[in-house]
Amino acid sequence: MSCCDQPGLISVNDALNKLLAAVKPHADYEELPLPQALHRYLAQPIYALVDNPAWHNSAMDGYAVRFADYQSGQPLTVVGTALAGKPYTKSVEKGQCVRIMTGAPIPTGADTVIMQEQLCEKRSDKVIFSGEVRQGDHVRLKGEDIKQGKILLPAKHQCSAADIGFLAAQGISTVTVYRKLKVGLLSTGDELKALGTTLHLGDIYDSNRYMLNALLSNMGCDVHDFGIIADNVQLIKDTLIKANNQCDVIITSGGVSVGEADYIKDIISELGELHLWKVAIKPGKPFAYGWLSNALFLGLPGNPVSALVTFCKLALPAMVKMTGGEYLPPNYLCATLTHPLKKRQGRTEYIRSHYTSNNEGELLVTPTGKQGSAIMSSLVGANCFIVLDENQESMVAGEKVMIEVFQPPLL
Ligand SMILES: Nc1nc2c(c(=O)[nH]1)N[C@H]1C(S)=C(S)[C@@H](COP(=O)(O)OP(=O)(O)OC[C@H]3O[C@@H](n4cnc5c(N)ncnc54)[C@H](O)[C@@H]3O)O[C@H]1N2
Ligand code: MOO
Repeated sequence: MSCCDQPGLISVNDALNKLLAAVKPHADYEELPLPQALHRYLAQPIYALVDNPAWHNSAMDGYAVRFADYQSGQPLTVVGTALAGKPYTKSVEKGQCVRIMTGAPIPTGADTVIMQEQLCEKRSDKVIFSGEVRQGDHVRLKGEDIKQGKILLPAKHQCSAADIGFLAAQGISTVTVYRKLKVGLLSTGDELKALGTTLHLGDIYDSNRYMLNALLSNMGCDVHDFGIIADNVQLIKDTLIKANNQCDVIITSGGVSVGEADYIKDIISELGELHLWKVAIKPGKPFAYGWLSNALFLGLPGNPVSALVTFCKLALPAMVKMTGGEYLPPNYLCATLTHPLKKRQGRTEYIRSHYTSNNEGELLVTPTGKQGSAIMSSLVGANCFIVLDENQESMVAGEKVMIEVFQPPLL
């Protein structure tokens, strides 16, 4: 059985493919100082300007020697010192060696570094070494990390902290990146109140907007927060029109199901086009997407975990593509279930869970608590989702399941 038992539902994969096919990267770039490039997507490939390292240098504190001299077994004369930033500029001649520190350029003539721990005898300026030494030991060769002209990072790559260090090592001080995606965010619902206000009977705090804002910031988006909008058709329309003028994407939460105050789908159909509604995903079934004249519209369900899961599984991949990135499907791991799981066929389920490995390296996974779509406490302590597809049913402890480990910029 599949989605057909739940009429109108489309599978998570089909929904994702439909969304990914519908969006394309925007074409606006900007040049940024390197330190500001964190999490941004590169608009062009970046090539190595220089060899790294730029010269042969020492990987250890010790002595730079001519290997043949070491092999002769004769004491060597220490003729100078080479430090990182203060090279020994003369040549090392037969019978000589140079005291050298980690990072210092290897002086001409020397081809091997012997660690100072292998110094066996030192009399005045004469040294003898012991232990095994091979030619080229502890020499970091020019260009062994990167050769000039080689590609460092491809276009569409998202800059990590390590990438920033990698580029800085090349002396690259600016990079061209896609501009940030402008994302309009709003919550709909008469019951929603902002933080800092008092709740009355029936009210709840608008937790989704804070959570989604944090997720979008993590992704490197430029968030335009339109706040809480009451369940009022005209107010929702006015806000969506404003957001459409300012943003590339509009994300709402709430009001996409079938209740009497669930106006979002009709409003999108009236102002633009509704392309998809209802996905075979749990939690998150009433997810909707469509277009206004300028912006992609992503309607997340109001239940907080439904909003989170549909954001991660559907909204985020589309936005990564729009920002110039390449969405990479998750890496699934196989783990052994420690507790039984109840499931009905029909929807792919994402079950908040915690995985560890036992002494044999086997992965064990345990749901972190109740799985209702309004239950936020089971997100705390979760480090993965167990993913059960549409066709799977209840499972017993000991069965193998697929898990998807949480990864930045998601969770
Ligand atoms: N008869 C049916 N009822 C429901 C169905 C259905 O198929 N038939 N689907 C259920 C499912 S599944 C979900 S998920 C929810 C989604 O409903 P909506 O997207 O219309 O969301 P609301 O009704 O506005 O709110 C649902 C729930 O979430 C709370 N909420 C809303 N916004 C926020 C927010 N910003 N922060 C925190 N919590 C929020 C809201 O108070 C409700 O409790 O519909 C089911 N119903
Ligand atoms: O799809 Mo809903 O999120 O099951 O509660």
